[in-house]
Amino acid sequence: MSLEPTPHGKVAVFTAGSWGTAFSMVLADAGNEVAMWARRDEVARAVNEQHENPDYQPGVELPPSVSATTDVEKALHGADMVVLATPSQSLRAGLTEWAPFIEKDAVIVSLMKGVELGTLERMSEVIAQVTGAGPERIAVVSGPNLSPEIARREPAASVVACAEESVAKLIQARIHSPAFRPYTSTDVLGCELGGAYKNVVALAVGMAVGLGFGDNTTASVITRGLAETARLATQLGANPLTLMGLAGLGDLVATCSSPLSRNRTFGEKLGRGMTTEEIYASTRQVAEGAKSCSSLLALARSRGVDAPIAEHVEAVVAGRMTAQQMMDSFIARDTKAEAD
Ligand SMILES: NC(=O)C1=CN([C@@H]2O[C@H](COP(=O)(O)OP(=O)(O)OC[C@H]3O[C@@H](n4cnc5c(N)ncnc54)[C@H](O)[C@@H]3O)[C@@H](O)[C@H]2O)C=CC1
Ligand SMILES: O=C(CO)COP(=O)(O)O
Repeated sequence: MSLEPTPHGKVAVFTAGSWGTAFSMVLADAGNEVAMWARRDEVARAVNEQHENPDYQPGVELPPSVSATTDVEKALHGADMVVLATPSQSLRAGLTEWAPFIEKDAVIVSLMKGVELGTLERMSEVIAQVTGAGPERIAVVSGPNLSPEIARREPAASVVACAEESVAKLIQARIHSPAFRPYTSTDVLGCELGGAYKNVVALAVGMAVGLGFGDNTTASVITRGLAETARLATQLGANPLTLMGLAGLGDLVATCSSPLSRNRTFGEKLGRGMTTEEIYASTRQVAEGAKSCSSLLALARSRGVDAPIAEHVEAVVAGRMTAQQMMDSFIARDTKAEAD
């Protein structure tokens, strides 16, 4: 089986969380038949019987071509595209169970924005290892795509990146819906780094907001966050222009500006004095930056890249520093040229 150029094929989506559900709507609106895999039977039943996922996109009516199942084999049977949207730290374990049922030659698309703890691997690298798929079968979709807005079909753009440009174009055709405009790229690494790093920057911005600071502070953190992201990503081989695009600056602005962002909200709660444990207890949804700050910091250190935002965010999340101490420390750092 190889990827159909027309949007009439079947797409399997793992799993039925906030983004998996909203992206299933994009896929359905673009003409695909979508099978979401859900961990819990009540979620699958609600999707099939009420056309709603009340846990993750409450009040949103799902198109009839979106169904859900808890049966891995059934979800994957006949799917020429497999979309992965789990928390990054859970991907390896989940995919190990799903991989044997993925159709030969199916294209695997990551929607995830994190870096694995311990291995420091990006999601496309984990996918390659677990499934044995080559780079021509692995793609990433990343951009300013807050799922509640996508689920309301508000217009948005994104990037679909694959090392093999012709495959990126096929996926682009399969996910281009009336409200969702994908651009292609071959810079998988740049898109993944942009997506993961913006979550860490959003935590820092959220902390500034939680402390009561205004737009000068947040704009300063966002801009220095972009510089930090670009420094590491280009050191690892990304195209610097990717970081200025939708998967870099675009997503950074959306996430850092929006109260809908789980990462910014997590940071805001830290800024207001809640502990990491209290915040985890207050939400069921993932804030990837709270974990990826550690892996991105380790990645930066392994490459000798200066990463003060990741370093400070990691310290606040780990409880070794307060948000106020982080802001004080940012200002007090040794002064330098902006371009350094
Ligand atoms: N929600 C959003 O607006 C966007 C999210 N993303 C990224 O998509 C990825 C998924 O995020 P969301 O859907 O928002 O998260 P979520 O927290 O809303 O949903 C996570 C989903 O993964 C499942 N899950 C949790 N632990 C699991 C495990 N151990 N094994 C298998 N499945 C598990 C949950 O049941 C749920 O269906 C993240 O990397 C996030 O950064 C990217 C763009 C937009
Ligand atoms: O990646 C996102 C928007 O593009 C979603 O951000 P949060 O995970 O912070 O909600």
